[in-house]
Amino acid sequence: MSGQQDEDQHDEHGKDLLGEHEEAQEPLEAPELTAAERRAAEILFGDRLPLAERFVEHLCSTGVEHGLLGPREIPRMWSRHVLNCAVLGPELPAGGTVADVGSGAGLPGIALALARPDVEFQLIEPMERRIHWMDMVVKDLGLQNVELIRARAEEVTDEVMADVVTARAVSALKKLLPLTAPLLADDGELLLLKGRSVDQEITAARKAFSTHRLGRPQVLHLGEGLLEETTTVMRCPRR
Ligand SMILES: C[S@@+](CC[C@H](N)C(=O)[O-])C[C@H]1O[C@@H](n2cnc3c(N)ncnc32)[C@H](O)[C@@H]1O
Repeated sequence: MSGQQDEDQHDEHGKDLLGEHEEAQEPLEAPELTAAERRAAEILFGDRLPLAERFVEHLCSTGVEHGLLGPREIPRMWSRHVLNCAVLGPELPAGGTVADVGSGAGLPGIALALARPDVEFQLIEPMERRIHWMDMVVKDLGLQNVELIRARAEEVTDEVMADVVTARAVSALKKLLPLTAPLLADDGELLLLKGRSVDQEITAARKAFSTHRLGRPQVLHLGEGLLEETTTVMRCPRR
């Protein structure tokens, strides 16, 4: 795979979401689950909740130390990151395949692989230190349904063909559709986690939907009644 340096093209939502450039301060400890978060985590992870807790410990310690997320994210690691991603789990087809573009610290890829052990995941990430970190975490969690691919999405169009392509905080839709759509199987669909500007992004990307043989986009708000803040997802089928 390519050793090409990554130059992140995060959307505004991504920069805001991850706080990657903040200084780390002690202590780097995982937060306790609130009662509402525990209820959601039990529903989403089932008997794999202890593994999800371990994932959160990794994110809050070495994930923050390595600058994958900012220290201010620690108190909201469950609500804003892990649960917010895992809520996509029930949307994935049984026994299917998922390609997650720009996984970074395994979000949503590792969170979903924990929630859906019946689904096979390919996590595509160009940055070496992020791949190394995810490799360490995947081995520690004993995840058998995750393959890590060190590459930019546009370099793997010949080898990846997934039922679902996911991405979070990689770039605005206009740039993201050309990265994600070519990895879709013929009857596949995109499930892209987005921020509040999703409608404007859809409008700005109108041409890219037809260029990339994509159907009508739908905006979902997942986690109603389960999460404090719902997750906005753009769902779009292959045409
Ligand atoms: C802001 S981070 C988001 C990481 C993770 N998805 C999350 O939500 O925490 C954006 C990630 O996209 C990756 N990335 C940027 N361009 C990419 C491309 N063309 N193909 C695959 N990944 C890419 C970056 O290396 C980075 O890890």
